[in-house]
Amino acid sequence: MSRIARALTVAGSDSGGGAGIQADLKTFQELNVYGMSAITAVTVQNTLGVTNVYPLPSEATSEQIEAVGSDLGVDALKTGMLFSADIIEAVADQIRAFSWTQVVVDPVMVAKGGASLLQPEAVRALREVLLPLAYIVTPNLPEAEVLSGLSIRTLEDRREAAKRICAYGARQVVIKGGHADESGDRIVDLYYDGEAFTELVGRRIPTRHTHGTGCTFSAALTAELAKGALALDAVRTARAFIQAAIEQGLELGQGHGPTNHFAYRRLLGASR
Ligand SMILES: Nc1ncnc2c1ncn2[C@@H]1O[C@H](COP(=O)(O)OP(=O)(O)O)[C@@H](O)[C@H]1O
Ligand SMILES: Cc1ncc(COP(=O)(O)OP(=O)(O)O)c(N)n1
Repeated sequence: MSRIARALTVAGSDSGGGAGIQADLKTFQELNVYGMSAITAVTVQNTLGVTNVYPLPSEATSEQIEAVGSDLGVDALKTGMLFSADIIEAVADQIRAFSWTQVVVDPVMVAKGGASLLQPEAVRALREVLLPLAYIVTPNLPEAEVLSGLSIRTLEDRREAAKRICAYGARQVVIKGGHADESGDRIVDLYYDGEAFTELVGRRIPTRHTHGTGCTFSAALTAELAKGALALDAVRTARAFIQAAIEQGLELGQGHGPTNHFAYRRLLGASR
């Protein structure tokens, strides 16, 4: 029997289960990948927002990574909410120590409700310490603006931002389009591999239940890389996974509800 693919998420806990560690592990499981976690912070959170953040000491995150890396093994890993420069440095040290290359960096900064999930002074560490270790980085539009230092209005601005982000050392970038022109009926995620651009165009679903879309997208991408997919194929599967998860929403909670992590598997089952 061939060994199951293994993925690690280094991220914060979302008590509401729609984003963070919980979304990542659900997504890994749905894509037949063995999931592991190193928690960076505990958030008190539901669909109405984040009411408190309890960061762990950076040693706690570092030791969790060491524990799983030295025993179970990791085929691909993703980072989500890292909160502080200390935690970013500790995560980067472990990535280098294990010589991991399949690294997806989701540069989580602010939750949809507006709560800050990254200290402002940690942006420099994210850009200068973690981006050079990233195989793929997956900013949303506001995060791409912070990382690139550009104000992004047009598709051409996105292309320039992608180039600047890759110039920090990330091998590839996907600038997600969820925050653009929310009245429109299409969404463009822009993929750049350091040489060429690919636009992934999808149908925008009119819903408020989009909590954790970025976490779920980057977790699906990580799971596919863990299984050996090529980068652009992994991005396409991640797009299909999040599209299904939003389309078949669960209608939970009073605010921005979670997506449906079961939906993609059911869709595949139905098409067989
Ligand atoms: N309303 C929507 N309909 C379809 N896809 C969406 C919608 N909102 C976000 N997405 C997709 O979800 C993923 C995450 O996008 P985005 O919301 O921009 O990230 P984040 O959650 O990090 O802010 C992207 O692939 C994007 O295209
Ligand atoms: C613990 C935790 N991590 C990350 C996020 C942000 O998740 P994201 O996928 O960007 O979705 P929104 O929260 O922006 O809807 C989070 N909220 N909590």
